[in-house]
Amino acid sequence: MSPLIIRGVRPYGEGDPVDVLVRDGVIAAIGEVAEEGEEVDGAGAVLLPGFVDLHTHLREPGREDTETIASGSAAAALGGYTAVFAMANTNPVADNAVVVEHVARRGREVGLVDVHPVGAVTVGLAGEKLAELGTMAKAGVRVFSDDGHCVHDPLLMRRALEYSKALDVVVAQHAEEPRLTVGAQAHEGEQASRLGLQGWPAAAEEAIVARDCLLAKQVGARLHVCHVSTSGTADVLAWAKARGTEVSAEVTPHHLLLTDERLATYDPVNKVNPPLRTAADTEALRRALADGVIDCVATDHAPHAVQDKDCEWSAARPGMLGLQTALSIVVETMVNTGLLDWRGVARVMSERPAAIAGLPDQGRPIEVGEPANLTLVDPGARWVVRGAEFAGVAANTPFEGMELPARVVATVLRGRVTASSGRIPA
Ligand SMILES: NC(=O)N[C@@H](CC(=O)O)C(=O)O
Ligand SMILES: [Zn+2]
Ligand SMILES: [Zn+2]
Repeated sequence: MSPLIIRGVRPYGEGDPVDVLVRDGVIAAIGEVAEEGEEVDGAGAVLLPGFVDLHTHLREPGREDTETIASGSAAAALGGYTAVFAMANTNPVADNAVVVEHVARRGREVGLVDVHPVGAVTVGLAGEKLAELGTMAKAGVRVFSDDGHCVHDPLLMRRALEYSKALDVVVAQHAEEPRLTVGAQAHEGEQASRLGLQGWPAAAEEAIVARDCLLAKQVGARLHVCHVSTSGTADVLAWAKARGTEVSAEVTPHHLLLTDERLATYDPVNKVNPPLRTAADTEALRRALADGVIDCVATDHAPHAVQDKDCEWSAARPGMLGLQTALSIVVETMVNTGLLDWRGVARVMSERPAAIAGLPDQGRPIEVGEPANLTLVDPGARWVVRGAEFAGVAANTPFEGMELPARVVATVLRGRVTASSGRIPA
């Protein structure tokens, strides 16, 4: 592999532009580089460690009509990601070594982003019997989740945490007490009442997060909370962390920006689980992310077919695209509001998620000798979201038509350019 020279970038948005020399996938020099090789024109871009998404739905196997590992990997690279965790709610479910090994192999073949399969906690995501966590862990699985469903049986959750501790992996919980969300269609509050939509109460999330924090503390295991959506959950997390619970949490870009005010049009593009909440919640989530109560941003990228979104509200599937808009939404809600600087963006988009999943070669400092997993961001760019222009078949972005700040100009995976100027290099 010939060396790669990234010209004129500002690591973490600090100082004067420098060149970065990458040799054999590793950062070999930072400063003025005379060497020749493949060149990337940084044009003063902010240089960050490659983003890591702990929560992506790639839909393969089973729903390749909505996303494949190839199309999802392209979306990830274009969004600045160098590693993604592919959720287990595929068909067949990733609840055994055969399926997780298939997902990992396809990810390697595509080669645009490190695809880490998430293993299911329970067989078939049915919440009745633990899946073979040990065999999947041996196959390389580091994160287990029944995402889409909550592991609601407290005894089963306790057992999963006990196994995860022994295996040194992490359980990621979709926190939703199912008895409280039967038939739920929208955040339980004024807006849902006005629109005649059945409510999804904040307590259905908060009760499970509180319970799981208690269980994790008791067992001495690590717990990760998926897509935190309420201010009450942030309070529970702050309390649990203060008493020494090993709990981490993620928030999605859409829960940082959007509220249930958007539901007035009944457009199912705004339907997601957990539901869009109130402005007070988005405010609290932003503050919790800035303070480290919420550790990181995860997209919950959830592609859906047109027929599953272009229908009446109650029949539509929940979920939104996220990979190609995440950075811009984080800049809009966290950087442009003064809540995070670029070091903070590196922390919530790369360093913390890599640490939570235990990835040794991602989320690393931009220093000589470190793996060249990098993202270049143009902080001054503005662009208009067009779902039809995204990689992949699905176009269910709630940000359609919005003008957003900042753009990923290039992504580098172990010294190889995986995205450049909005394109996947041939
Ligand atoms: N977030 C969603 O609304 N949907 C996800 C499942 C999930 O993350 O719970 C999906 O798989 O479509
Ligand atoms: Zn979920
Ligand atoms: Zn999800």
